[in-house]
Amino acid sequence: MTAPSLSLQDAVLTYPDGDHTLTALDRVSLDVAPGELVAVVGPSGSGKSSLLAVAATLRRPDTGRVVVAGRDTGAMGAKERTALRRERIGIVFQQPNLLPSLTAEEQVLAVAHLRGASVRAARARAAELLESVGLDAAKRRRRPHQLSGGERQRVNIARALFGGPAVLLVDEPTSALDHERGERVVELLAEVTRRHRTATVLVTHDRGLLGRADRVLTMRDGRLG
Ligand SMILES: Nc1ncnc2c1ncn2[C@@H]1O[C@H](COP(=O)(O)OP(=O)(O)OP(=O)(O)O)[C@@H](O)[C@H]1O
Repeated sequence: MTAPSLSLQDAVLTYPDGDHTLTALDRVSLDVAPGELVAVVGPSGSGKSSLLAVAATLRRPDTGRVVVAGRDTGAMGAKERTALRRERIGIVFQQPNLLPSLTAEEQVLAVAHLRGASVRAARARAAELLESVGLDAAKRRRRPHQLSGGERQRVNIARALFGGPAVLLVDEPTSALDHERGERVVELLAEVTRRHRTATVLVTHDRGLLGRADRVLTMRDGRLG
């Protein structure tokens, strides 16, 4: 079997809760292979966002291991973790969080700039990625308010793919979209996962969108099954 690009092993995450602690992740284990799309569903408060935060190395688990692209993140310092996140992990949040004054192409180029890529190479790559998520040359020159919700989410996905991430983490990408647009975004995520060989974890409330996932897991009270 191919080595997983993302591996959570017995991850436990707790939050302080008055006199008690609240267990948001209760010994969660999950392996995701390159090119695999795993959907995670579950009721509100069951721990889905906590799972993504730990997988994204934004939160350290209390105990357990998080291995990204073969590298154990437990022993890493903050700087090393940030570099790993930037280089190997793409994150797509619920709301696209685009900068209002920038065109679609510039949103992707802004990420390129942060990574120190050459302008010419970055332009070509941005155009190619935006094309691959279905935005033609005219749309690439538009600002967020001139794009539909689905198109904005496509820009968001292209931006997350810029660095060639091994792991793609997606939180409720369809919450602001109607069912049909939501379906198309999930279809796109499935395509992107195959084409870019990302290990993709998609959190969603919408069970109707799960047909494209390779596996569907349910989170309940911090447990994944
Ligand atoms: N920063 C925090 N401090 C304390 N408790 C928290 C914190 N973040 C989340 N929690 C609690 O941890 C549990 C899991 O929350 P989480 O956000 O992971 O659930 P979720 O499944 O993503 O929910 P939703 O579908 O509503 O977004 C919940 O009981 C929540 O109240």
